[in-house]
Amino acid sequence: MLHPFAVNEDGHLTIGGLDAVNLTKKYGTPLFVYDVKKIRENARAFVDTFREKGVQAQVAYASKAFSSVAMIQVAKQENLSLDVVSQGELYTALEADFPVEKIHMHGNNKNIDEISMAVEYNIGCIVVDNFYEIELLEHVLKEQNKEMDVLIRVTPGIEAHTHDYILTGNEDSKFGFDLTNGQAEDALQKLMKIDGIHVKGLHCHIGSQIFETDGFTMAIERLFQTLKGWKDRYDFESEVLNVGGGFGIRYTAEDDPLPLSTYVKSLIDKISEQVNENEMAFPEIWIEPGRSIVGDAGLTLYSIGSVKEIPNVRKYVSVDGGMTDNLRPALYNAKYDAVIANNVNGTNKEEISLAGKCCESGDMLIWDIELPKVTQDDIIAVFSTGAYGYSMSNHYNRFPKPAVVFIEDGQDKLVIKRESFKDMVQNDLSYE
Ligand SMILES: Cc1ncc(COP(=O)(O)O)c(C=O)c1O
Ligand SMILES: N[C@@H](CCCC[NH3+])C(=O)O
Repeated sequence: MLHPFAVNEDGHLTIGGLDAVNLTKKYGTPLFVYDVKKIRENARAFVDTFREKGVQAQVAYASKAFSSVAMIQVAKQENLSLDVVSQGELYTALEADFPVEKIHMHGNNKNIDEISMAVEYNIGCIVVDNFYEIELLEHVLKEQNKEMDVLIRVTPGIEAHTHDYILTGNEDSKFGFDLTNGQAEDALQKLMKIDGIHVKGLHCHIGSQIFETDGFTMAIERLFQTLKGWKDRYDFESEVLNVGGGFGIRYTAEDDPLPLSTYVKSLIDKISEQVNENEMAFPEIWIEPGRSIVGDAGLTLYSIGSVKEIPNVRKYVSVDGGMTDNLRPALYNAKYDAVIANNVNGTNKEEISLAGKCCESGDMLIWDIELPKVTQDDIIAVFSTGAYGYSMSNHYNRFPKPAVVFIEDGQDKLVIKRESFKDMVQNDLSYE
């Protein structure tokens, strides 16, 4: 199969050896299911490659891809570091007892509360994004009488080949300091003057779902051009170079991702080359993969409900979820692949379009997919929903959020409970 899952003798999809249909009987639908072994394999592909190459590195799991206590615990077990972008993500990490010194905080609009919390809990590093944040950080450090390691987030002006909406590394970006117009250098000058701030290095993130290494290597060259100037002018050397995340995964047969180790090797090769050319010390390399750690380890199981056939036009097959648990098709026109979990290898195929149940015509999960003829009792599995599925889920039409189950060593474990209606109205106050 295209995806890292198998089929049993009943023709049912299995995840980590467990029958998907049985899981839906036990936990209901929609249901997110993760193969934890696959999460660990993905994490290790990064960590082991750095180790084999003898390069000092931090692989920071970008928890925005899927943040939950259980997931952060897996990241901790795999010796990953952690990227958080909010108090909520930081709080989740603290609940999971994640080592604070390995937490890095991001965000283009960190407020005083977020910065105060990061400083109070002594997290490992703040990735500084703008001038306003520098003022806030200086104030908080003084107030709490603390010190903080920072990276300067820069926009290297490199366009990664990916969907426009998820480009974050180009010059016209809400993120980071621009390299070409001198703002990054101004930030360095300001930060170096502040007591208690240690500038550890530079950060850039060129985009998401990237299938080539060229974007990364071009960005690294650009960073070194800057660093060369900074070395000459300020005697500044980057102890750390954080090149972000964005490593692509397979959603459909059209995607042909590189092995994760290939990205790491090319980063190391390019940084080695630049270090030698510019006569600099080899920096510690940090990366921030999110999607490539959890994306293909997770899938969503849905029950099929209504089927609407419009002769000579299309057959809409609706499921009991949609843009509330997977916003990506509506937001990015993202493509997914699916099977009928109780009849994976069925041969009587037809073309259908998979619709969500929200009150939006745009709430379509997959357009025009060939599947064995569906019936109302079928369970659909949509693959590669492990990243930015649950984490971008929402309450539109007041649909409760699905449950999340982890599978490992032949055992299933509920790690996020299905939301109840009561959960959803818990913050509503009466106006009577
Ligand atoms: C700064 C930063 N780091 C890491 C990531 C994780 O990206 P991905 O999930 O594509 O690896 C993102 C999201 O694009 C990001 O903005
Ligand atoms: N949420 C996006 C990626 C953005 C990542 C954060 N900078 C996605 O689903 O692909």
